[in-house]
Amino acid sequence: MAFDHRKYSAFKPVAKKDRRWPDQVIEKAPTWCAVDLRDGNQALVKPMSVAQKQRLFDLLVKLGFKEIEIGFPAASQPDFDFCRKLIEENRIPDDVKIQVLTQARPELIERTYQALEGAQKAVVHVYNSTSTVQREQVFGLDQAGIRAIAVRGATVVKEIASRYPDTDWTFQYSPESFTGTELDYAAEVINAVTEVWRPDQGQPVIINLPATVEMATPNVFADQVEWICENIRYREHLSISVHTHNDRGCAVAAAELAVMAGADRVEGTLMGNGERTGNMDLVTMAMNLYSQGIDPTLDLSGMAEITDVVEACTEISTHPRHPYAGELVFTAFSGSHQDAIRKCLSLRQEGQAWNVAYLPIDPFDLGRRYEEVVRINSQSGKGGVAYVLERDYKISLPRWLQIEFSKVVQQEAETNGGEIDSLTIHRLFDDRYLKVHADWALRSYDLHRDQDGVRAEVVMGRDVSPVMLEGRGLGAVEAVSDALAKRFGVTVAVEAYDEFALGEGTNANALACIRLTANGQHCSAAALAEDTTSATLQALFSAVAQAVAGEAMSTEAAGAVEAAQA
Ligand SMILES: CC(=O)SCCNC(=O)CCNC(=O)[C@H](O)C(C)(C)COP(=O)(O)OP(=O)(O)OC[C@H]1O[C@@H](n2cnc3c(N)ncnc32)[C@H](O)[C@@H]1OP(=O)(O)O
Ligand SMILES: CC(C)C(=O)C(=O)O
Repeated sequence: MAFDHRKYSAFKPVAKKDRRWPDQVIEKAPTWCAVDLRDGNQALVKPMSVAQKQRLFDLLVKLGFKEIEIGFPAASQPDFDFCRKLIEENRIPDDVKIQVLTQARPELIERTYQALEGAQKAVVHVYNSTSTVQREQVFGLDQAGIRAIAVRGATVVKEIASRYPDTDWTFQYSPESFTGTELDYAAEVINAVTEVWRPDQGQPVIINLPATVEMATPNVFADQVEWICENIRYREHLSISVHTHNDRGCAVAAAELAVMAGADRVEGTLMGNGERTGNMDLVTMAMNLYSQGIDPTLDLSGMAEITDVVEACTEISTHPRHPYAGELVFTAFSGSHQDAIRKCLSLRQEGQAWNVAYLPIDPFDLGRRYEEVVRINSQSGKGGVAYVLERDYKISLPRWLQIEFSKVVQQEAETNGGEIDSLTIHRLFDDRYLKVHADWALRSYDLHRDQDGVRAEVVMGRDVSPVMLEGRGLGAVEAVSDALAKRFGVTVAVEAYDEFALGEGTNANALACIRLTANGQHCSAAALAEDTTSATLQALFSAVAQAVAGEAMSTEAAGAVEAAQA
């Protein structure tokens, strides 16, 4: 059998009894380092051109990154040229430090420094693999042999740097494949490297702990990071960095727990582009902090620009469910979610802490529009439909009509199978409730109130053949119902009636909604007019017109609506 889990063995957890990280809370953003232009780039089908790198670099600077790994200059001419371009064209802001990667091979380190000549400040990042599998199968070396590669690399890095005294150098070392390295051995190699660099004597040093391959649950990575922080020399003089990958889908979680475990710095890429399943997604981790009220020290408010530039440079599209950035991440299709969002948004007051169900952050902060928050399909309910009418047409419906109309929309959604857009919702409402038949159009009315109630004189119908009605009642609706009974023999009993003043942005000032039985048939209608009486009488006529035309709701449909209302 090909699919056989017995082929794999479980990762051995760290034997740590005194773990402190589970009780830590992240209270400030770590130092970020964006590695899009190196780790992101080396994973692309088509590595970035110099122009694409420049565009992405400019975006990273604009977002607020102060440390940017710009490439592997010894690896390829475009990487070398890009580094030269940034330096020679003076494109690096004073507060931004570029970083470059090199293997621990003297000839590559030499070439790396050539690429950096003239830089004001830079991080030289040297790495070699330390894991058991790499030692045994890739390098064919024992622990001492691998440590010697690291020490030789560190030594060459330090020596060549001294030839360029005008540059402010930071040295960075990564025991690559750290997650697959025995912890005591990783500490031994790190100590050997720092013994060469001597951070205690003023040399800025970053020790980067990569989950080159994510091999275990994020808590195990946190244990590994905490263990290293507790067991290496010169800890207080070092910046401890982490660089997680997403093989198990937990790169962000692993980086977050690593910060709780003592990491000062986090490497990653925008939208998580990178080798295999990607690097740690900087956007997600930074926005996670933001959503907890912590300043991420990055400005991610132009999320559309971020996704546009990343897509153009990587030629990878953004998943619609990508945290914080995807097209659908602030959209609810399902009825109960829409209902909750609508209620929370309507109660929300400017200046209050954000507390909206189903929306962990305010989409507006990322340049998104509230129009996207509720979209309608067959999974939606009355709250969502009401929200769309309110939001786009300033039409507020009474609860009974929300229930009734959502059934109309539901039927359309089931027939059509997909999304029902706002225009279609309005058209459905118009066709079902607002449509005025010419024979039943209110032309004019005259209401007289005396001690016996109201006397109504109403003119309705077409221009060419108007019909005059007259009736009496305790109120206007009753008087006009009486007139209808006399003229057409229809017995009207009003079951529900609501009127609303309309908000700005519509031609009408009033909306009236009515539900009645006419000769025992259930009918509902609504009308828009400049005044509430006109709206009410027109709604009454339109509802009665349905009964007369035989368009009334079936008894079952009316029963279902009543049950829902109950
Ligand atoms: C986890 C990471 O992301 S690490 C970064 C990986 N990124 C890249 O590899 C992208 C850029 N790399 C390249 O373009 C090329 O690998 C180059 C130009 C750097 C080097 O190319 P080459 O020398 O032709 O080949 P290659 O990378 O296969 O070299 C492997 C050799 O270097 C050794 N080596 C590999 N990594 C290291 C290292 N970090 N330090 C020292 N030696 C190393 C290997 O043991 C192997 O030695 P061998 O030739 O004696 O068997
Ligand atoms: C070079 C290191 C930091 C790396 O990219 C990795 O291990 O994934």
